[in-house]
Amino acid sequence: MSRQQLIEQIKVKRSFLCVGLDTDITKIPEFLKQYPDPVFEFNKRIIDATKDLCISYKPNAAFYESRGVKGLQSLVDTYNYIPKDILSIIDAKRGDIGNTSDMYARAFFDEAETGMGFDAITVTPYMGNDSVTPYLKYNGKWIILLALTSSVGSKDFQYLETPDGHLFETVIKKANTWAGADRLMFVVGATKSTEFTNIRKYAPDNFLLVPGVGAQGGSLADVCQYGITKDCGLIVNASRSIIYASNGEDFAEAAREEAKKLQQQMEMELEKAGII
Ligand SMILES: O=c1ccn([C@@H]2O[C@H](COP(=O)(O)O)[C@@H](O)[C@H]2O)c(=O)[nH]1
Repeated sequence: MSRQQLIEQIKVKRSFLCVGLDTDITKIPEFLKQYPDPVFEFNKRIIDATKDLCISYKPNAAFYESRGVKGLQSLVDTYNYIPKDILSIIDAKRGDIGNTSDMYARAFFDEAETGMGFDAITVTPYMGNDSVTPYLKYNGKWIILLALTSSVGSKDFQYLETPDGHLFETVIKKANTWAGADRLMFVVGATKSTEFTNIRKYAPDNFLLVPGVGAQGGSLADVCQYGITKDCGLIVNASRSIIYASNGEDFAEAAREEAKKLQQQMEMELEKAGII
């Protein structure tokens, strides 16, 4: 999906919501266990209930890989069920030497080979250029590089001083010399909203994938106040607060309600910023 198509989707849906498909088989409603693949059945119903409210889905690879072959099948089926006009992000946080990165890129981007052709992948930056750029060989695919994460532990390394600012600032500045804002996004946690003004100095045009609203307590209003751009420039993720809004037979309706609340706030922010 191109940058222009993404911006169009945001305007049409009046939303920049990404629903995180962090589907834990121990947390899904009991009645789904009668289905051949309860995880896929759960995701299918979540997607059906929210697809008009969001512009992206983000399965986190850990939740699928932790179930071995069965989990990979659930991931492939989920990828195939995500509507093609919705940005599909695999949250895999990969990073390794070039020839290994080639294989990670193939795993998630080469649909003919693996059955998965996600639009975007999250990547860790700390092995540098040769570990990040292999993903760019796939035309039209996005790299989403971890910059300033929502985690408490972000302070351990990401705030270290470098000659060029904090380490996360150096990551953003350097990575922006490797690819343009049409291929490169950054992860910035909603729990770090006060940093958004600063980050926008180095990433004025990049889309930011923002996890941390909902279960982690980040503020959507603050993220928008400091991070929104003329093209929106934000994809805000919520996983647990949406998909586990109810543990009963009404889980999909409850997920829709939660997604709708976020979409309505996003619509207000898009109007306030003059984007719609
Ligand atoms: O800095 C980061 C980077 C990634 N994540 C991921 O986003 C979701 C958040 O889930 P919630 O349930 O909405 O808290 C999850 O997949 C994380 O692995 C993050 O939280 N922070």
